[in-house]
Amino acid sequence: MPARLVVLVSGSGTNLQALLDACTDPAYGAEVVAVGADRDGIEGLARAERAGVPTFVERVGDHDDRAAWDAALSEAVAAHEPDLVVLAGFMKLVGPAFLGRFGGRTVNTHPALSPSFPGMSGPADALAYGVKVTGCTLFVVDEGVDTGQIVAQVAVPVEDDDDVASLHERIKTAERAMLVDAVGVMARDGFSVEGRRVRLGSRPGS
Ligand SMILES: Nc1nc2c(c(=O)[nH]1)N[C@@H](CN(C=O)c1ccc(C(=O)N[C@@H](CCC(=O)O)C(=O)O)cc1)CN2
Ligand SMILES: NCC(=O)N[C@@H]1O[C@H](COP(=O)([O-])[O-])[C@@H](O)[C@H]1O
Repeated sequence: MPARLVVLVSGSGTNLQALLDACTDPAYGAEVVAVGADRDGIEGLARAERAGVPTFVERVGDHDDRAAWDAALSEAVAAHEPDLVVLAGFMKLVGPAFLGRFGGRTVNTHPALSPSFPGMSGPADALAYGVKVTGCTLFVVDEGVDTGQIVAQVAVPVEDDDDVASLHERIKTAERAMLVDAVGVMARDGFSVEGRRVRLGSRPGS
C-alpha cells in the first residue's frame, strides 16, 4: 500500500507539483490523498485540482481564534487519514492540537540550511547576511519555528549577482529534488527519530 500524504500549501505549489509528479510512478511508494491550504485562490490548490486530488481550505479568519483554527485544520487533515503530512510552503505555524495528532509524522521544507535563517524569509536573510553557501532543509515539525529534527539538507551556492528571487529559485530547484527523494525514502522504508537525529530506512527489512 502506498503511504498516504496530505500536503499543506500557501502559494505556488512547485514543491507539491514535484510530489504529485513523483507519485505517478507506483514504485515511488506514496500517493497525495489531499491538499490543504490556509487561503483560497492559490496556484497550489489549482495544481491539486488539475491532478484530481481533493482539496480543503482552513482560513484563520474564519475561526474564533488561533486554537480553533488549529483544531479545525487538524480535523480536516485527519479526515484523509495521512501516514505523513508534508508542509510545502505552508506559511502558518501549526499548534498544539495539530502536533498532538500529527507530531512526529509532519515534515516541513525550508529554504535555508537550518539552524541558520529560520522563519518566512530564509533566502533574503541569507543574502543579507552575506553567506556564500545556503540551501534547503527538510525537518520534522515541532512546536518551535524551524527547530525540528533534520531529515535532509542540500547546500546551494550564493552567486555574486544574486538577488532574492534568483537565489530562491536556485534553492527551490534543489529543494524539490530533496523533498521528493526524502519523502520517497520515508514512505517506502520508514524513519525513526532518536533525540535530534533522524534515521531513514528503519522499517524492518529495509
Ligand atoms: N509549529 C511549526 N509550524 C510550522 C513550522 C515549524 O517549524 N513549526 N514551519 C513552517 C514554515 N515556516 C517557515 O519555515 C514559517 C511559516 C510561517 C511563519 C509565521 O510566522 N506565520 C504567520 C502568518 C504569516 C502569513 O500568514 O503570511 C503565522 O503563522 O501567524 C513562520 C515560519 C510551517 N509551520
Ligand atoms: N518558511 C517557509 C518557507 O519559506 N517556505 C518556502 O516557500 C517556498 C514555497 O514554494 P512552492 O509554493 O513553489 O512550493 C519554498 O521554497 C519553501 O521552502
